[in-house]
Amino acid sequence: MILTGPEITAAAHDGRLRITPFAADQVNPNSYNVRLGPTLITYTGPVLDAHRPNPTQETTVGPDGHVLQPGELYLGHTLEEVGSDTFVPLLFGRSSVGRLGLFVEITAPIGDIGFHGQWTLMLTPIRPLRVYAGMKIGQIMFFVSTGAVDLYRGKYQAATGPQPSAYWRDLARLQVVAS
Ligand SMILES: O=c1ccn([C@H]2C[C@H](O)[C@@H](COP(=O)(O)OP(=O)(O)OP(=O)(O)O)O2)c(=O)[nH]1
Repeated sequence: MILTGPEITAAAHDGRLRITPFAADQVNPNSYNVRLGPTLITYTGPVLDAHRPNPTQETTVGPDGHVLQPGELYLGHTLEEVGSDTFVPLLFGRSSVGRLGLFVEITAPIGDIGFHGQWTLMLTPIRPLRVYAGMKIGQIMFFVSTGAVDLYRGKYQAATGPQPSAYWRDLARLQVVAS
């Protein structure tokens, strides 16, 4: 079951959902629009290494926006902190943004019950596209869960701003378990 707009509003007010800041005009019939935050990061190395932290550089989106280039991966973030200890969140692009050829997530739309923080957006455009901080870029749906709940305690908990891949931390944990 998916939360309707009115139920999203009710849950944001009674604490089953945490959306900070919350604005009534971002509620859709069955999702909540999230806005693009001002910070973008890109990886600077010619080859990304899944087993190691990768160097990044940061850009701040100014009042005139920032042009995203095809072929580049930009990690952005939501202005809102969104999470729930009750519902399963899923992040998608907005249709109006997809119609401009922009992907806002790549292969990983699923949020965990218990994650709270700003969401990292994986931005890549089909064509050069000027984006603006504060634009309503994506939407999050909330699903009712069933079964016992084991709250998220993962690598990206309490994220503020875009988070580069911490896949390498999985290896460090495996090595500790193996030793
Ligand atoms: O596009 C997305 C998708 C998810 N998340 C957040 C919410 C989610 O709860 C958390 C972790 O996502 P996931 O479980 O897919 O990441 P992982 O690579 O498996 O890391 P972990 O081991 O921390 O679960 O990241 C984002 O910020 N952006």
